[in-house]
Amino acid sequence: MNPILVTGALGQLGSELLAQLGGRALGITRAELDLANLDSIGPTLRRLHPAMVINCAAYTAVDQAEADRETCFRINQHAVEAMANACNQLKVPLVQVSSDYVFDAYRGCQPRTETDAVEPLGIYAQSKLQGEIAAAHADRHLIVRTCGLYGGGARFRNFVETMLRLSDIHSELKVVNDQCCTPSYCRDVAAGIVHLIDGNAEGLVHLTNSGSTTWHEFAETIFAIAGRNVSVLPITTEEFGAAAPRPSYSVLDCQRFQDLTATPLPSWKDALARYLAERPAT
Ligand SMILES: NC(=O)C1=CN([C@@H]2O[C@H](COP(=O)(O)OP(=O)(O)OC[C@H]3O[C@@H](n4cnc5c(N)ncnc54)[C@H](OP(=O)(O)O)[C@@H]3O)[C@@H](O)[C@H]2O)C=CC1
Ligand SMILES: Cc1cn([C@H]2C[C@H](O)[C@@H](COP(=O)(O)OP(=O)(O)O[C@H]3O[C@@H](C)C(=O)[C@@H](O)[C@H]3O)O2)c(=O)[nH]c1=O
Repeated sequence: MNPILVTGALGQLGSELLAQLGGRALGITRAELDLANLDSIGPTLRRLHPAMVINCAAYTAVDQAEADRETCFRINQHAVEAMANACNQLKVPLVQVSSDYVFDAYRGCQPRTETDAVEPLGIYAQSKLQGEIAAAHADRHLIVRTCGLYGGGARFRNFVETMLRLSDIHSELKVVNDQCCTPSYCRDVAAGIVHLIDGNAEGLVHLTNSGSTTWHEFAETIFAIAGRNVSVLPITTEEFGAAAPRPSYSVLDCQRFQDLTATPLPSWKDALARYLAERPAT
């Protein structure tokens, strides 16, 4: 049986998926296939001839992307186009991981479904939407939108690890209270993706932990569970002043995932508590 090829093998989600897929999968790193080198993608995939490609590689530096549009689109759109072409030649499915950031500054509070209109605000977000469109050119494709990933310990850059690191040196932090979403544990999201591919799911699927929160409440919950005495001051997105715009409400409706797998993901609080209990220190 040919292996499932997982790109972004050293990333947060890719490394977790590889751990869960075990001997069924083969990971590929940037050193083995630099996606910026678009001409190398087809030949590499044809040589490896996987049974499926799961693309967990991406340009994920949301603020940096605002000043580095070309690289961001090369990795998040054009490399996916090359993967979709190669998958069609090999007649194998492509699984593309996408983001809640394809949604806009919608002011309501109704979780976003797969059929809701998208309007990505920043460069990273726009590139991820183009990546979805590129992946949809694969004859067999699964596009999984998720949100606010964390996992894997201090070696990864994510909101939970940033908060823990900052709390080592500050007793007071300022965190935005006007962006609502569902930060999600890579371990749960990877398990969800395995469930979906094992059920031959196709099309677009939203997949996050359940419930919703703001980054401010999420930060307070991190410190409460971790037993750290940190004061978290609520601020606005405007006050924080990040380079990239972000959606004010990007909670994903995961009903389709539940219908496909009959297994909803645990709540964001349960997931966070498990992560903080089991995270490697390094
Ligand atoms: N992080 C998040 O909060 C969210 C992420 N997503 C999406 O989920 C997916 C996985 O994200 P996550 O695991 O968090 O991301 P990470 O940033 O942890 O991992 C991304 C991986 O992509 C690899 N990569 C970047 N550029 C290249 C390149 N030129 N050639 C080959 N590989 C490259 C990186 O390689 P290297 O290790 O060498 O840097 C890294 O292993 C992505 O599609 C992302 O857009 C969706 C929603 C939320
Ligand atoms: C570190 C920090 C961040 N923030 C804000 C900035 C931002 O609006 C929000 C989240 O911060 P981050 O920079 O960790 O999040 P960001 O990199 O925007 O996270 C995203 O990653 C990409 C790849 C995705 O696809 C998204 O789903 C998403 O969750 O918190 C504060 O308010 N205070 C702080 O001290």
